Amino acid sequence: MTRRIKFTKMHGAGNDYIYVDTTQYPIADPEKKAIEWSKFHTGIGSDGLILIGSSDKADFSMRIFNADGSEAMMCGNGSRCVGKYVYEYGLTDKTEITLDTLSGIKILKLHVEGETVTAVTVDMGSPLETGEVHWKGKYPFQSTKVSMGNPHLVTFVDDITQINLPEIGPELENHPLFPDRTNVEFAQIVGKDTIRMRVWERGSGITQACGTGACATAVAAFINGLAGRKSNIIMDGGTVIIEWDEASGHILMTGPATKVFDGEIVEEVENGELRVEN
Ligand SMILES: N[C@H](CCC[C@H](N)C(=O)O)C(=O)O
Repeated sequence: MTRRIKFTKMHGAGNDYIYVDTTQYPIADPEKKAIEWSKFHTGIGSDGLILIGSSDKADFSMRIFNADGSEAMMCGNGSRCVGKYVYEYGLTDKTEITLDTLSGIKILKLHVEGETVTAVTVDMGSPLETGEVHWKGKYPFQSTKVSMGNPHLVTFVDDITQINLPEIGPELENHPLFPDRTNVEFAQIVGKDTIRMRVWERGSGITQACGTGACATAVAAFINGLAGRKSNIIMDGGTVIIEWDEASGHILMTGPATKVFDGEIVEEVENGELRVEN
């Protein structure tokens, strides 16, 4: 017997996920599916899987699973794409929606042109700066730990092109200092309130962008006196604008959300073999 699951591939500044509306296509084993479907040669190919669902506390819910199957508390780029999805697929006509996540309820403001959501501003809530890490010679830099619901380690360097991210990324992601592992950002100040950032994501490796990582980078820059409360974070796949609102203490993230294609997974239930028909 086969089961058809419709999905939509979307990305926020190049950070791409597979989106499934679980009110129509429930997913019983998301950890396993995230691993299987995220693979580039035998699956769909993505940074992970995002499940859109209902909630009794908000307009919608979001769960995010990294490419290694681990579930994260929050996904900044993913939340913007969820906002785009629910509006453009007719699940809501509201341009301000609430999203229930493991990191609390987030408020999304959709920027609409005609029928298209071109960008989304997400109130990411308050960051939690969880201390400095002085690597004492092991590495020639110090880092700032920032939680956006999920953990981030932000390190400012003079020349980001000198950072061997494929080597140092997994080392820091899995360092014993971080019992839940961590996302790893390296950043360089390239202008007034303008920061170039690259990321090694917990559970996904190098991605084109990281929304919560951009928030963490902006927070760390402000705390370290390297930028103001509003900064542009330039990542491999695109730029997001981060503002740390003084009055509320909340972080506002504004950035793009892009649909790539709709697809359908035909899952052979008996032998679990995946056939993808786009
Ligand atoms: N890898 C992250 C989850 C995805 C976050 C990122 N893609 C974003 O846009 O915030 C973690 O395990 O905490």
